Amino acid sequence: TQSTRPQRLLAAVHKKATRGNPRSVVKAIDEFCNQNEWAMNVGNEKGEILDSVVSETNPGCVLELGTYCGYSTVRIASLLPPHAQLITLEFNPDNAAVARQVIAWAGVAEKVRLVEGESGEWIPKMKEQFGVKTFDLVFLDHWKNRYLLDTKLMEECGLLKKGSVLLADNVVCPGAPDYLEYIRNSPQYKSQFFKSHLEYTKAEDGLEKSVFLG
Ligand SMILES: Oc1cc(-c2ccc(F)cc2)cc2cncnc12
Ligand SMILES: [Mg+2]
Repeated sequence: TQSTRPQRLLAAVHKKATRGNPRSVVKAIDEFCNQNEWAMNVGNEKGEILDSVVSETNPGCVLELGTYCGYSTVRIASLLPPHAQLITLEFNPDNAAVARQVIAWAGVAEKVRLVEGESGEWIPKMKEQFGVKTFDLVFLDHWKNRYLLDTKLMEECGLLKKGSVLLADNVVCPGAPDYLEYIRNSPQYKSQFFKSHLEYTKAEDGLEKSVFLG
């Protein structure tokens, strides 16, 4: 049977990356996507912005919405302080299966909890199921029509505290206009746009960083 793109990406990780070395996993995926097949990982240009936000936030508890193959999961987890935890939600079981193996190969599995399912279903369960109080950092990288819904849901569930950081991918391409409209006009957030490019292309894109003011 024909392999899928995530499976081919995983094969490239097994072939080119060193087990236990997160940076080599990130490099192997970026090489695969630049030289072989485009895939919707955040990529290296936006990834460096992600890295800087993670490092300056120094989060103890992180939520990632949209795991895909685990590229940004590995980037984030590799920068977390000891005992910090990253919960990542993925609704596509085939993508989740690949991501689990990418995360394991990178050697960051003990920092990561991959949950298969819908963000709308799991966000209300975060406190009871995973003992989460609030998230220090949320990386939004799933379906763009869920960004606003899930942000409001996190507010309602008391999952954000003063200083919590939301970082949203693809706010230009494919775009999340309703999310940008809300977050940039809300007195409860201080937002900043980081202009960049769509992963592995010259197309315009960017990340929106928003700090919850409580
Ligand atoms: O980073 C991303 C990029 C694209 C995407 C696809 C096709 C295209 F033409 C342009 C952009 C889709 C995404 C879906 N979820 C999360 N991240 C994504
Ligand atoms: Mg994305």
